Amino acid sequence: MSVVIETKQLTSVRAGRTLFSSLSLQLCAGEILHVEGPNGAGKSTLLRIIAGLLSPQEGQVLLFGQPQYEDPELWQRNTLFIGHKPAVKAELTALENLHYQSQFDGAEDVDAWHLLETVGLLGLEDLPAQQLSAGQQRRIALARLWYSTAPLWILDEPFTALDSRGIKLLHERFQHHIDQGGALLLTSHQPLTWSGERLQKIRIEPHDEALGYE
Ligand SMILES: Nc1ncnc2c1ncn2[C@@H]1O[C@H](COP(=O)(O)OP(=O)(O)OP(=O)(O)O)[C@@H](O)[C@H]1O
Repeated sequence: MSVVIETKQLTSVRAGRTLFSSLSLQLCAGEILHVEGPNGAGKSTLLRIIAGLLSPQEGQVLLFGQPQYEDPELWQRNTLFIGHKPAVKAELTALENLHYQSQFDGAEDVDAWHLLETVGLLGLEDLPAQQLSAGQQRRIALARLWYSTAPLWILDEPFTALDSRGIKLLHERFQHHIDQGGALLLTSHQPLTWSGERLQKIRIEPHDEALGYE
């Protein structure tokens, strides 16, 4: 399988604390990498570095063998990052959010009504997002996964606030993505249901430099 994303010897120091050092990983097409670790260990930091939103103190990130920042267009086309806070516009309705987000992402021919139905928000389309529950807002943010063509998804705590149906829906979407040859890097405090070779795990431990694949 071809390598989608690779980090070489990453070190991150925040607020004077070394979160991880010399962290090297590889994620191939058709694989999931679950980043584990306790609160504050540095999981979101790692994802943000890989997404190009933060710089490491040392080390390098490669996408399809190309160094980060060398080709921003390649990066933008091939990666999708969804952070742990749902990035929805509070004053816009769910439908307006989906229109706005898909336009911002440059996605063409997105049927926002269909998307709304897919993520289970039909009937709530006219409410401003700020009047929706946490799980409903999360569903708006995650709707991007149904039109994204990026091979690499980087998702920080995507299951947060979702009910069991939402979690199942998301698992199915992930399965589809990796079946299509996509790659998925995520954090989650909830266990994932996958098993076998397609799921890798890496654990970040605070205070020391213990990192390892399971
Ligand atoms: N903007 C920031 N400036 C300085 N330090 C930060 C900033 N954001 C986070 N940190 C610190 O970096 C460390 C790692 O934070 P991070 O969010 O990566 O942890 P995490 O493993 O994702 O935690 P959680 O499981 O709680 O989401 C924490 O000690 C945090 O205080």
